[in-house]
Amino acid sequence: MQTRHSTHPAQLPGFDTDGLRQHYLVDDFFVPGEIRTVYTHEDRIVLGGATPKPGEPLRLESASPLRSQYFLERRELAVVAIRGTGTITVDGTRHELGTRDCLYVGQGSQDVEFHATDEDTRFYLFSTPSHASYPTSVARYDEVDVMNAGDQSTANRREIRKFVHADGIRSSQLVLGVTSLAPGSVWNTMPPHTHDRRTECYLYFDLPEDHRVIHLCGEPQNTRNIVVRNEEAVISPSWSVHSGAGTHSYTFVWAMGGENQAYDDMDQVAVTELR
Ligand SMILES: O=C(O)C(=O)C[C@H](O)C(=O)CO
Ligand SMILES: [Zn+2]
Repeated sequence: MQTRHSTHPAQLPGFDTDGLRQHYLVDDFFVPGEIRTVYTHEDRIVLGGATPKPGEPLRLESASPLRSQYFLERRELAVVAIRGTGTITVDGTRHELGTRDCLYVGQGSQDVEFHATDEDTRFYLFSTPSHASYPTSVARYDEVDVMNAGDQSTANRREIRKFVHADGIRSSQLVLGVTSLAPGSVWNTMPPHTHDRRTECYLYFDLPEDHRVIHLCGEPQNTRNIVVRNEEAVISPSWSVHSGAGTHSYTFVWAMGGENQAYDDMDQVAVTELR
């Protein structure tokens, strides 16, 4: 488990390209046969990738930054199958996940194992501290409500699906969903926002290998950008905008941890205020 420390908003504009990437970009966490995780001190979120090979399940183990006997002793977890399909067993109960489905695993679950059905199955993991146990449950991509946003004329037509939130799968603090851009649309979250009470991470996927997303970060009046490839994530501290334009349409998992779970508790930023 890699550790990332928190940064002050005044530091971000001073980072060069490598500095921005070291602090905020999470790459290469999908490695066949491995579970790779990153612990960020921003709201103590753990994000990661589990890439089991068919017939060789992977078990989620605790790690020294957690100082716990098992991973979910004081945490909750959401898992999204971003490629392929598979099964996750939680304390012996099997949960089948189709592509883009989400499994929420409640605090106190001791034994979590990832099984791949396909050669290229990839599970994205997002975990926050939790001091209450909520039931483990699955949300199906095709069954949750769809929020339509944006317009083709501004190249930001997209579908927002909320999986773990106040009116969906209940959790202690974790909030998570998936947003999918319509063909020909490239902008997410524009106009952008911050939310002072939550850290958010975006994991971009379904982006062709020869395309990139230019992800905007930093305080609204002092932005920088990070060039992101398929299946890479960006950590956005509470003071940072998190928005991006792709050279192609794409899908992303957005996930948050922090003070509240109110999706609309956002500080909106007008396009004209950005610098
Ligand atoms: O495309 C969007 O707009 C989003 O998906 C926004 C995220 O849901 C978000 O940033 C929630 O805070
Ligand atoms: Zn947000």
